[in-house]
Amino acid sequence: MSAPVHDSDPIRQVEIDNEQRYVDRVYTRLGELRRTVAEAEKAGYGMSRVGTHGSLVERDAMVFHAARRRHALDAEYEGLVFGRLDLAPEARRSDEYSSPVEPAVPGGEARYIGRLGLRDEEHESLVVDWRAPAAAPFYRATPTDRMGVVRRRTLRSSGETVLDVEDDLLDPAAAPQDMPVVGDGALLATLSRATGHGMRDIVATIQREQDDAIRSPALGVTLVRGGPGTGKTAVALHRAAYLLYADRNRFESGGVLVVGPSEVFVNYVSRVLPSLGEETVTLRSLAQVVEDVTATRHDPNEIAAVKGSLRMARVLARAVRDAVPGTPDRFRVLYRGQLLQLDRRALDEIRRDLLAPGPRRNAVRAKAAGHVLDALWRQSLQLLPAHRQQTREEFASEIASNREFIQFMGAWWPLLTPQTVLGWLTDPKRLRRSCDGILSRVEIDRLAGAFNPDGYTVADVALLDELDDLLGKPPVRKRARRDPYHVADGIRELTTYADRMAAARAAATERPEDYRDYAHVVVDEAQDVSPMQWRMIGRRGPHASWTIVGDPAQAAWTDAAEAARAMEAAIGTRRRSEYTLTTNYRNAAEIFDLAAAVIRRAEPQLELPTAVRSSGMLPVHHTVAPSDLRDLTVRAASQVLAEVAGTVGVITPMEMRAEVAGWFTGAGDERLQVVGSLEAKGMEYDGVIVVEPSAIRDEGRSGVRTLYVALSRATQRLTTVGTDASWLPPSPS
Ligand SMILES: Nc1ncnc2c1ncn2[C@@H]1O[C@H](COP(=O)(O)OP(=O)(O)OP(=O)(O)O)[C@@H](O)[C@H]1O
Repeated sequence: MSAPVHDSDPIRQVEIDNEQRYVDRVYTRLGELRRTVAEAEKAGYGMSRVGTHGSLVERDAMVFHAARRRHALDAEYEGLVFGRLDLAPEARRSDEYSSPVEPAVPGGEARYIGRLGLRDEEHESLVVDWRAPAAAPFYRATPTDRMGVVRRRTLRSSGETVLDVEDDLLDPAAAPQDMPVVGDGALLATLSRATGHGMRDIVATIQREQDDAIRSPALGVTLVRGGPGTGKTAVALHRAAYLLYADRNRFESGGVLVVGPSEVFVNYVSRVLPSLGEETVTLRSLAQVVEDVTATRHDPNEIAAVKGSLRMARVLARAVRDAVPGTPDRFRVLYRGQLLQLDRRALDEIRRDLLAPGPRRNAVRAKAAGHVLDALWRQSLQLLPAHRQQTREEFASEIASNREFIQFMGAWWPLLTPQTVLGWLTDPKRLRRSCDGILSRVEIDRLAGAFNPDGYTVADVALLDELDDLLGKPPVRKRARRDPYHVADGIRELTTYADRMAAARAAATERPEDYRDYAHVVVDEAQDVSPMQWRMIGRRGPHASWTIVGDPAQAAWTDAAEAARAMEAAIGTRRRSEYTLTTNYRNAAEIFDLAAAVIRRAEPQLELPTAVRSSGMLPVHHTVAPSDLRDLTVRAASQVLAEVAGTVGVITPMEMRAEVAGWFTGAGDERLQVVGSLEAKGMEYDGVIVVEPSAIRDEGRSGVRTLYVALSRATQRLTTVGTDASWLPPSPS
């Protein structure tokens, strides 16, 4: 945590002290409100003793609202108040958001902005929630479109202590002579701070083009594009928080799902929403979208390309129609002295007929039994004399309870899991049967041996989800709904506040297992979502509104047209709003210049963002003999660790990740992380060492884009270590 600013600048110190007094007042009020809400919660529980149905419903509502409010007040609000606007007199329309302090502009208004809205006992506005329309000028005002803002002030705090203030003077003509203006603006001050293990929220310094996307209409589809470091992920997460504020009923009860590229990434961003007071968002990596499936491995690029292709949907639909391996190839039963039997051809025909309209195999199990009974009954009519024949119903009820029939049905038409059917594709003959005419011979050969039921890959997850859909669900028994305030059998009353709060929150966000109807779906790094993954994500939001953020120039997916078709199918024809972010806030210009030169050489037509700050430190390159690669990488990493205060990433070709991680075993610096090239998507480090850049460039057809991603992860220092320099663009002479 940075130290407070010392009073070498007396005006600044006076301003910090003034703001501290205001912030103290806000925290005192927060304490009072916490106590009031806790009282309300207690009173709500008291009502349960009355015991009528009506009072219990009222109690539930009261406890729920009180617990939620208390949760909002209890969240660890690092920097609860982070902004102040001083507005000109003409901008003042009502006192609704005016803070009870002396305005810096006579006749104008001071308005404080923070992570949640608070009013004092007189109902005057102490803090305006950053998401409220009244806070918008804090993000949207510029010197050319001032929105009445004379001075915008950003407060930097640690806990309840104000450390520093940074001002932007937007309207010098309207500022009184004696109005203090300190600092050079908050954005640059923020960007030069060290990177921690988790991503920071940007709530105090959201820029106007980002704010446009964050506050885009809640319904329909919001598409956000932008190059590396333009804040797409930050925008996606702040938008999730904004939507929950704008229409909490809809988005909290329906749920908001945020999908990111990898587990490393999900861990990296997982602190942002809680820091904004939002804990109800479901955050998943592409490998975690399907309940109960864990995938840790990545397929090699050429296999992932086949597994991710839309054609796999047809392959799997065919696989699901195939016979169960080892299934009985005939069925015989003795009925009234007559042998009835169905041979393989008859059984295959029944299976094909049943699955012809669509292979909902598990859903039509009962129907399959009915078809077998039909066929047997028709046979009985042909073989038995008229006086021994029965009606279809009589026949069916007799045979259906026959043990052999039950056993046969269990083997011939078992309940199938997606895992079982994917496992069938380990059999080369079956694989060929399912793929013939859909995939090329080369592609089929690639898939042979590429399915391993003992360990799924990230690409397999979407295939399992596809199979789940194709298999359909057998009818389920309904479970009785739990009383949300009931924690243990026989105990009606909850015991502790912690229980009550947890139960109330769970009640608001309770989702059935494998929930598939989110009200909003946010997809980050959308350029890397394969067509099959789009189908998987699309199933989670059939009625959802969407926010999709990505950068085509960073795409690892080679068939962009196919991925675009799959995305269109997932989001449907909902109304779209499109935004482009143009400023790179992450990389020092010296670092981004190199990344940009690498991608421009391959794709000169791309529009790239502009990096806003320069560090004066050029990237360093080492080209070494293979035998020196290890030593030099380790040395480069320790040098960069010594130079930066924050995290350091070592980015390797996917194939070398385990080996390179081994080089650092026992190195014991928690700031260092080794990631494969594909796992580096979306990540950020203060210092980066890219190992074997040429090998990353050669990782499949989109390798140069993956290298562009790797080279654009560092905020301050970039070092490359490789055994050849062919990737390095010629330096401009
Ligand atoms: N308005 C802002 N104020 C302060 N920091 C910002 C702002 N916008 C972005 N940043 C910072 O810039 C960095 C990059 O942001 P982010 O990761 O969201 O970019 P991105 O567009 O998703 O990048 P990429 O496509 O390369 O993964 C982060 O550290 C983020 O906190």
